[in-house]
Amino acid sequence: MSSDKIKNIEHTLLSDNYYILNKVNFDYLMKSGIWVNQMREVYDRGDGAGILLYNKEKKTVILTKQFRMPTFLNDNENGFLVEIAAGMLDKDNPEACVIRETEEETGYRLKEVKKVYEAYSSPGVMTEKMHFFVGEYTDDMKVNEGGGLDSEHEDIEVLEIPFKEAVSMLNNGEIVDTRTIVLLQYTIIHKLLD
Ligand SMILES: Nc1nc2c(ncn2[C@@H]2O[C@H](COP(=O)(O)OP(=O)(O)O[C@H]3O[C@H](CO)[C@@H](O)[C@H](O)[C@@H]3O)[C@@H](O)[C@H]2O)c(=O)[nH]1
Ligand SMILES: [Mg+2]
Repeated sequence: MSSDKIKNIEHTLLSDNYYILNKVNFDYLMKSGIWVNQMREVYDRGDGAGILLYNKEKKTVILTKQFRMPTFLNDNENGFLVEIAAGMLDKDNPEACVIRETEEETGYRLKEVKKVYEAYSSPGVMTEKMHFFVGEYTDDMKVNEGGGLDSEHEDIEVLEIPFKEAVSMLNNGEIVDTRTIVLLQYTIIHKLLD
């Protein structure tokens, strides 16, 4: 992290109640050559990883459905969101995280996953970088019912749906999670289920 367009960076902690919210003050050198002072609130929850599971024979994908309060507060009628399996890295590397989260959330124990993208989730506000994976699943990889961790009050529904139906949900606006859109589009572009 270094830039000759930025100086005097100061962090002020606004909240460390659960994750970390800082006010970051800095001087920024405009294209015009003038230094201006700027402030940004930056939310730090660490990085995340997510995966689209697909089955080549059945031409199905595994998605999850769960309540997301921030979406309920902003226009998502009942607050439930259809998503890829995903979680925060905690202390794991992205691959280990995505294998752990897949088993916790969907009940499938994966052997192999393929990293396809790395991208910032919401670059104006959050530090979070998201690691995107795809992975093949088969019925015999199912080791439990999934659903998430009771200890964290996760209440996740596991959806196994035809890929065609997932694409319809993408096109008719039923899927409104960016990470899920990204991986469904990846699957279309790279013809994983043609
Ligand atoms: N008590 C409390 N619990 C929280 C809070 N924020 C999150 N949690 C809990 O922390 C756990 C996080 O579960 P993960 O599966 O690791 O993360 P996720 O919420 O699915 O996050 C994934 O999706 C996010 C949304 O797009 C991504 O931001 C994230 O990187 C990851 O991919 C969940 O049980 C959630 O309820 C909070 O403010 N307070
Ligand atoms: Mg999750």
